[in-house]
Amino acid sequence: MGVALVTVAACALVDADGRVLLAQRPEGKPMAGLWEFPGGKLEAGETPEETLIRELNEELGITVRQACLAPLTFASHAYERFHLLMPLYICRRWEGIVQPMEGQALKWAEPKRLRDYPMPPADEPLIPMLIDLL
Ligand SMILES: Nc1nc2c([nH]c(=O)n2[C@H]2C[C@H](O)[C@@H](COP(=O)(O)OP(=O)(O)OP(=O)(O)O)O2)c(=O)[nH]1
Repeated sequence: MGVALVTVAACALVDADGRVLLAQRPEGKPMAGLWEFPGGKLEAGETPEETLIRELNEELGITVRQACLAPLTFASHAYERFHLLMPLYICRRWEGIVQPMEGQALKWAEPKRLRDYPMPPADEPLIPMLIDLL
């Protein structure tokens, strides 16, 4: 019994002005239009850090070193079809320019403005933590 546990690694990229990068989920996917932290599902055999390094390169065109990924907090949320366990890392240093490699909308959001962006329900408890930290 029980539901599948899905592990998703996500990252709060923080720029020099303390703003956080959000990416809009594209049309056609579950929760389309909501704003999320870049990242994605772990593939077989991957560590969360490996997943993030891969996803940040695929989605944003940047190169992130493992040493620049610091664990911040996590989300644990019961969606109807699965239980999401999502470690959230913070990263302030990367190589390259952030670009929407998959055509997704991107926004650098001031922490105090994070609530203006509708996010998946799993993310909501993370917002106060980011506001406190940044
Ligand atoms: N990347 C990311 N995913 C999140 C966040 N919050 C949240 O609930 N999720 C969920 C949405 C998805 O169910 C899952 C991430 O999966 P994904 O983006 O790799 O895959 P997907 O559902 O878009 O589509 P697919 O690859 O299964 O086709 O985690 C977040 O802040 N960032």
